[in-house]
Amino acid sequence: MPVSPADRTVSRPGADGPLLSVRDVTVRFSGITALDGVSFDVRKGQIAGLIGPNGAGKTTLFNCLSRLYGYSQGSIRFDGQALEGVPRHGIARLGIARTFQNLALFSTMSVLDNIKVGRHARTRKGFLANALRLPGVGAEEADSSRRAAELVRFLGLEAVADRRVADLPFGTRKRVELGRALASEPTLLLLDEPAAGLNHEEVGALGSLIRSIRDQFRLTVLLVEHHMGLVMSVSDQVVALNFGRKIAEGTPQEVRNHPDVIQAYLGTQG
Ligand SMILES: Nc1ncnc2c1ncn2[C@@H]1O[C@H](COP(=O)(O)OP(=O)(O)OP(=O)(O)O)[C@@H](O)[C@H]1O
Repeated sequence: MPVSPADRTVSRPGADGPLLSVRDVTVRFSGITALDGVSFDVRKGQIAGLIGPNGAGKTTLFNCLSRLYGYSQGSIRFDGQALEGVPRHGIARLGIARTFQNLALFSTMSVLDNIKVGRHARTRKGFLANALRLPGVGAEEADSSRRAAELVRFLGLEAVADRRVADLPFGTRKRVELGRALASEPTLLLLDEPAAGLNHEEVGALGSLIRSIRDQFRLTVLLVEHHMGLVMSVSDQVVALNFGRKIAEGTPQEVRNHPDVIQAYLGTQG
């Protein structure tokens, strides 16, 4: 059975503009400028890759997008709305979901229950109403279970749906985390090093999975990735950072051949 994509409202304030617009964002930590006037756009439906050597500022940018970090300068607009006014807990409901480098799962819970946790951003009744079984909870719970089961099938996790996450291999856990993020029905999916810790075969499958997620769920993807083969093959657009500054932006081909990008990566070797 196909996964039902989230209902997408056609007419929104930012309908004709980029989905994500990062403008002149600067983040400083006592003495370190982690991001220095970074600007770029991501259009709806694109897969955008964010690359750069260690310490370039990629995770800091992701943390700004998830409102984990504030910024001393600049602005970020998501679908036409300024993120600065959105509290951290409002990000998922707005339509932004992310995965983490070190996985953010409940290891003693089952695969299915972890994915259902991601539904909370889309349920109206909330955790307390669910716990107390208040009226209306049953229908919402049934819908959450159905959608979680669809995601389990989409991600090929049927055989382990009832297993504890802690007992599963790392690559499988990463797919569970993807399911948790997708369960909140995002319009923007932030993937933080999705290839890290995966074997060669798993990385190959991941590229096709990211594309099919974009197509099936009609969403936009921004991924931070060190695995150049993956990021260059899957991305429509690549942004390169170094020492907190944007040094290149364009198609994978353009960025791969940019002298500042070549220099940034050569400078990190040996
Ligand atoms: N919470 C923090 N406190 C102080 N400095 C920080 C903090 N977070 C990041 N930094 C610094 O900001 C700079 C950018 O770090 P960031 O983690 O964003 O880089 P990155 O591109 O994600 O690197 P990596 O690829 O190694 O994950 C680094 O110099 C880092 O040490």
